[in-house]
Amino acid sequence: MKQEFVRAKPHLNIGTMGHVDHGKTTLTAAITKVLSEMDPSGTTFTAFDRIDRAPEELARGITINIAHVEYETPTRHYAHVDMPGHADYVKNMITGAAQLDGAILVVSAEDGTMPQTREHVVLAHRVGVPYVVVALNKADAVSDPELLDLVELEIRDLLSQYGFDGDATPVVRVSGLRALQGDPSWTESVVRLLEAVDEHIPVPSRDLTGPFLMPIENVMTITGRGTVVTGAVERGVLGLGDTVEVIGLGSAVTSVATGIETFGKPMQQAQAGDNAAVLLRGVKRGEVRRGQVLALPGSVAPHTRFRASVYLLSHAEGGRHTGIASNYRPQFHFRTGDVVGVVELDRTLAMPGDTVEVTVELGKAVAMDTGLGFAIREGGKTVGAGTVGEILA
Ligand SMILES: Nc1nc2c(ncn2[C@@H]2O[C@H](COP(=O)(O)OP(=O)(O)OP(=O)(O)O)[C@@H](O)[C@H]2O)c(=O)[nH]1
Ligand SMILES: [Mg+2]
Repeated sequence: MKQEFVRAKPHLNIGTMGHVDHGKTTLTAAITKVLSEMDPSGTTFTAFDRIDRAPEELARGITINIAHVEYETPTRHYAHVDMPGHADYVKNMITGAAQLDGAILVVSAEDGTMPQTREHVVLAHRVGVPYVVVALNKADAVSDPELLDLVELEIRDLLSQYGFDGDATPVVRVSGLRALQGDPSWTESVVRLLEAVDEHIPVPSRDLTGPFLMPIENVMTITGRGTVVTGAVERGVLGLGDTVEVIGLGSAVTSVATGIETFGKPMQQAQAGDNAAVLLRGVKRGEVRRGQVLALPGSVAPHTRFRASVYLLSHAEGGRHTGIASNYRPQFHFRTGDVVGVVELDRTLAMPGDTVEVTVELGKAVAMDTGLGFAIREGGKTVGAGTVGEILA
């Protein structure tokens, strides 16, 4: 019998983001190591190669899928996603970032801010990551304190430029690598980083009273038991035995939640903010997929046509070089899924850097309400971010 999950501390969802190779995965491993040494009952050490764990990631040495780890500080329980830094995988970042209560922006002190640092800050702000704490990493490799000061200034400027409070954001000089090796002064730097996270990222208010909704991130089969979907609960509460509906991308299935777990521990109910795995009675593997949502029946409907306010990223932010016109057909990323769609403009041309009102027609229906955010991508690049306005069909 597995031990039940005990909800003893507030739970927050955070993650590392930042340019490729700046040390996100190393720092993630270091955080779990430092915390497991402080309190072995609260945190288990997750080694570097257990975070970058899918075979394709190890082979290529870059983080492709988003990996979750959990840890506890003295006051909080965290689920942490180690977000990919490789330019092609920003798509994963969008879906992961959409559910973050805050992020640790990892910047290498050796390199300073780089194109993906900027891209991630832009996206974090656009998809609604409310708070950022900066880990000025690889501080062990830079001996000149003035250089560190300079990089810190540069980061604060970047944050302020894209809607964060750059002056109030904690910037902590750390070395994930040295902390992982057990060097006491650098272990201490990771403790300070976590204190900054505990202090600067507030416990968000969760929507516990709204109808249950969880975007589906992954689908798994447990031999002999059935199909399990995983994701972060966006709103409401799901109890054991509750009836749920899987909605979007052209199909709808009704089922009952016969098992609920978080990080391998069974729970009686999952609530907004939790990372949950839900066992669905009588559902076959092929009937559900990433990009759909699990929801209280009748509480949200799939739609294909809507008005939206769209910001087109400037070229400097990683957006397009040229403008767009009506009949533009990019990919639309909602929560954990993406679908192709056609944009109709109210004017002839919209340029990178513009905010425009548009009508969107999706190729497949997506569960949505007014106010839902989305990203627009084409050719492997994020070119825009928007919010659903009036729903038309
Ligand atoms: N000197 C020094 N090197 C570090 C530090 N942290 C990470 N590194 C090295 O930097 C390289 C990249 O580290 P990763 O942790 O894989 O970086 P990442 O940001 O996860 O990379 P991607 O997932 O591919 O974007 C590795 O060779 C690490 O050993 C640090 O604090 N100091
Ligand atoms: Mg990594």
